[in-house]
Amino acid sequence: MNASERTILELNDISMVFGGLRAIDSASLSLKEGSITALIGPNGAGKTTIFNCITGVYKPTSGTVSIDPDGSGKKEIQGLKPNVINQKGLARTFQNIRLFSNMSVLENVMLARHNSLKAGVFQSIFRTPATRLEEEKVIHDSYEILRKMNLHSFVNDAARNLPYGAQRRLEIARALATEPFLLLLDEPVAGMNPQETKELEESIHKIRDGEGVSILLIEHDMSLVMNVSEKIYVLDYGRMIAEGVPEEIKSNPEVIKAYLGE
Ligand SMILES: Nc1ncnc2c1ncn2[C@@H]1O[C@H](COP(=O)(O)OP(=O)(O)OP(=O)(O)O)[C@@H](O)[C@H]1O
Repeated sequence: MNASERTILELNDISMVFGGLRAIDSASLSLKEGSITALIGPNGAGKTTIFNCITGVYKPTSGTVSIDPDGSGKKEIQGLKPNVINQKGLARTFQNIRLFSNMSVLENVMLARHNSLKAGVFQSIFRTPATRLEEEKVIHDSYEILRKMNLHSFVNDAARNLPYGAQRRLEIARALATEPFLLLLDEPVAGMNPQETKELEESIHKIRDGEGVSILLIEHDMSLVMNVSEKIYVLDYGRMIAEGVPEEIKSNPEVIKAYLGE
């Protein structure tokens, strides 16, 4: 599936100030439906802060974050709580692995999936037939997600016993369990060996092509960025210094200077 022309996420002149530090300085960005986009830049450029502004960890000091998942019109989401933003269809992973390490792989995905459960407290306590049906569906859906992420052979293993690359894929599986229209991946291949990186590259394509989920990723591994991205944004000292297709970014003098001057 190729990217459509419809914009699903728009950052308009976002700034984020921490005390005296302007971590993000009037940055703008827009994502098309069905696209794979990368956000790159030297260490400390402000990439994770942008993710935090999109996903509700921070409320930007100024500027707007808007979404339009279904074409019904733009809605501003800046300042909403992370769980509310997740319910609106934005899911993310973090730089450091965040799993329930003593729980099984299946339980990790089921817990994330339960976020979208309709049953209330009453039904859960008294286990009505509707609750039981819903639980069966959660198990079924969780298996499906694990199969798609090539994790089905690990379902009953404790998350902590998985190889590193599989743990990172499990984090993505947990994010997918919330049925996002947009998945934000913060350095998904950091610390991976070449084989694990290759597998993750395949997963990224599968998620977009098979599930129709758009992807925004932060990544320092330039070969992955150039292989998967249709569009790249470059951040330096909180400012968006370039945007374009991989070929344009590779030969952009400002981008080369930002990296070499690091
Ligand atoms: N909560 C905070 N309080 C103060 N300063 C912060 C906070 N969060 C981030 N910063 C600062 O904002 C700047 C941007 O940090 P950020 O983590 O967004 O960069 P990054 O591009 O993701 O870096 P890296 O590639 O190293 O992960 C840095 O100078 C950082 O120290």
